[in-house]
Amino acid sequence: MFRAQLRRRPFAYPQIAIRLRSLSTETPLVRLENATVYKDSLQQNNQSPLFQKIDFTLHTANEHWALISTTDSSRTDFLNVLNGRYLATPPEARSYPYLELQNTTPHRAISYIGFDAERSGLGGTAVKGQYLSQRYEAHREVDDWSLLDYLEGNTELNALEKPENVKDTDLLANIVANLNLEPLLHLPVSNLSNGQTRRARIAKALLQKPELLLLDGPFMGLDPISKEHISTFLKQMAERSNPRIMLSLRLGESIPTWITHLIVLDSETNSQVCHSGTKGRVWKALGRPRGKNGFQQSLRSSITLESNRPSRAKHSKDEITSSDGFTEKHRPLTPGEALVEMQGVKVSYGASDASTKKIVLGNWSESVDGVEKEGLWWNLRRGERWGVFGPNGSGKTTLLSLITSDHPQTYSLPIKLFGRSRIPSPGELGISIFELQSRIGHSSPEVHTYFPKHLPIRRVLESAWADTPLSKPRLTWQNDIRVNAFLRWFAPELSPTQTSELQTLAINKEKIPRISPTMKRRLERLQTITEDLDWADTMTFRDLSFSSQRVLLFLRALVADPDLIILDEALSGMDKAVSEKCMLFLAHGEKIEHHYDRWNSSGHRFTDTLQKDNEMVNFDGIQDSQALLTISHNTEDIPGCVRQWICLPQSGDGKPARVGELPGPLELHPDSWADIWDVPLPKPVKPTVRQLTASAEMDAKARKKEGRAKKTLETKEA
Ligand SMILES: Nc1ncnc2c1ncn2[C@@H]1O[C@H](COP(=O)(O)OP(=O)(O)OP(=O)(O)O)[C@@H](O)[C@H]1O
Repeated sequence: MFRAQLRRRPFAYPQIAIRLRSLSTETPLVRLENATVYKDSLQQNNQSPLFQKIDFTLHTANEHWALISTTDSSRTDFLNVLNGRYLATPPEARSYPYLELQNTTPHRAISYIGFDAERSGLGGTAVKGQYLSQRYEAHREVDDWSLLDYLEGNTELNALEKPENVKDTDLLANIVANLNLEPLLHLPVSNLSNGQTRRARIAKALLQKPELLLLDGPFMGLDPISKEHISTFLKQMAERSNPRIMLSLRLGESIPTWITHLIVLDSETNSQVCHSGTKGRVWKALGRPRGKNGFQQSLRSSITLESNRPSRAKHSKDEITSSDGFTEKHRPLTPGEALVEMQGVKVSYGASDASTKKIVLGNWSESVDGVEKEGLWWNLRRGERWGVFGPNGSGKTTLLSLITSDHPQTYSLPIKLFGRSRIPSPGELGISIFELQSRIGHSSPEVHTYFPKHLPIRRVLESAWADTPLSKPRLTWQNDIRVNAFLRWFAPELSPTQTSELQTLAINKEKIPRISPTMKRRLERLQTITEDLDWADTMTFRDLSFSSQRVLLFLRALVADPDLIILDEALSGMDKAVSEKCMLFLAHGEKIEHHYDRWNSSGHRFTDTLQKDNEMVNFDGIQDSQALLTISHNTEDIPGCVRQWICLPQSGDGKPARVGELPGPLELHPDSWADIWDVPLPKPVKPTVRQLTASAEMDAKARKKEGRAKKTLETKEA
């Protein structure tokens, strides 16, 4: 027996050698073969799967992937499937051959970074139970770690529990320098701005030295310059396969030029892969988009880096309008009285100690009526629509927190809100926080993070008439009608279990020439369910998806007709079609219906007859008497009515804030984006048609070669 084994050895060794050689170059890192994925075993029994019959292979070398889909949740779910989460069936459908060879697990070798509110803060180190204004308090909590502590892993109260992973000081220095985190290392993590927090989370993940880094929407909320900088850094990492990178992008976001491979989820179901392979192959597969297929057009233009603005703008009665229905002719309103007056505002921290004093807003002098004055001088009037811009960390959120009075320095700085100061002066009462709350509607990532999650959906909207989210709202009959109108209009987004089914059926109804009686009954039943608003009392804020939570907070900012609406990155994290619907609602309320056949260029239609006939319109958009402030790093999220802008300088560079006016909706004037930033924004190098075709051909050859290699291996193994 032993001899027989020996005799067999010479044949056995070469076989293993061949196998090892092919494993080292061609072994997939992640392989999904005909995989159907459920959230958990409970869902497997009761509901439809997250993904159906997915085939996808992520190799170890020279592949830099981007995942594209129309909904944020499907992208997050797909990355989580690669990360080893959820239930894949059959069990062998998901495998990690390369990791098995390395004797490691997906849990250790794959890092996922998502940026939604549940996961925001730095890896669970954000202090729980904080309230919004606490971010700006001067004192430090014992457990409020510095950024350096966070990166080095010194966040355990028990020093012996310090993780082993951060020993590589060279790597730490390299990452800190490349992500421009050096000036922030000694700041408490709770003081970091949104963009800074995002960079810190990327740094932390890179320090774990994963084999694969999954970045879910990494450029969301980053200013255009940081975006370019971080993209270049990720490119360098990806090219060294240290780590390999897969990122998820919104449809329409331009795909970084260094991305070599794309995986695209089907735009209607979002549960199947419709394209996968090299950029060239996907581009070729898309072919010439026929008719008005906006999905294909949008995808093609993101690959070739052409602006898809003209295709988003709509033509109505021979006039080009922005996607929220504003024409070139739409003129700014005549401004009314000042709602916010800033007369030389300077926000600083560490004022008692000159060596640590840091001025984060207003560290400049500017000419006011011909006289040079210190700090920020800026007024916001009734009827005005402003965009607030500036690099990450330039003080945009700080500026807004002075207006909402979440910042303690609102009391001491020369600021007037609605004509009054926060503290009383001789002969004048100060404005109370409760009056401010009732006159300002505010949605921002910070409000999202700190909002009480247990409130039912209806209560979230009603809280717009309360002193605080948890106190009793002052409700009237009209308020009730308004809340119902908002809930009904946004039922498809806020009551997803009922209405995603409704949407699917509605989409299919148009495709199926004769709708079956059963389907018709189901459709009718679902429509009545949407009419009935009981779900808004039973479902809570927590039950909603991230995108729907954002919708609800956006509506809360509008529902009580406040004098001032503040939308700080309010639409980021919403699915594209949903954010378009919100923009349309802000502009026209219930006068214009948004259509989910959004890939058709007639994406919305005017229903003014509805208003005239039966007075069903309860909300007809932002009023002339209201003012609007928006902050976004994404041009698509700037409402078409915004005409004025202020761009804050990078803190510490001494230049004053710049202000300007837009000639029309920003969407119709893309060049104004560079004016706002006052820098020639980097123009990405477009891949030429020849390059894309060559890459598609190379991909075809590579796939043929791969197929041949696989066959040889199988024959040898057999
Ligand atoms: N308590 C504090 N002490 C020192 N610095 C602070 C404190 N709180 C905030 N900062 C700093 O103030 C600056 C402005 O932050 P802010 O959040 O206003 O920026 P932002 O323009 O909104 O950025 P982003 O676009 O990333 O959201 C940041 O550099 C931040 O680190």
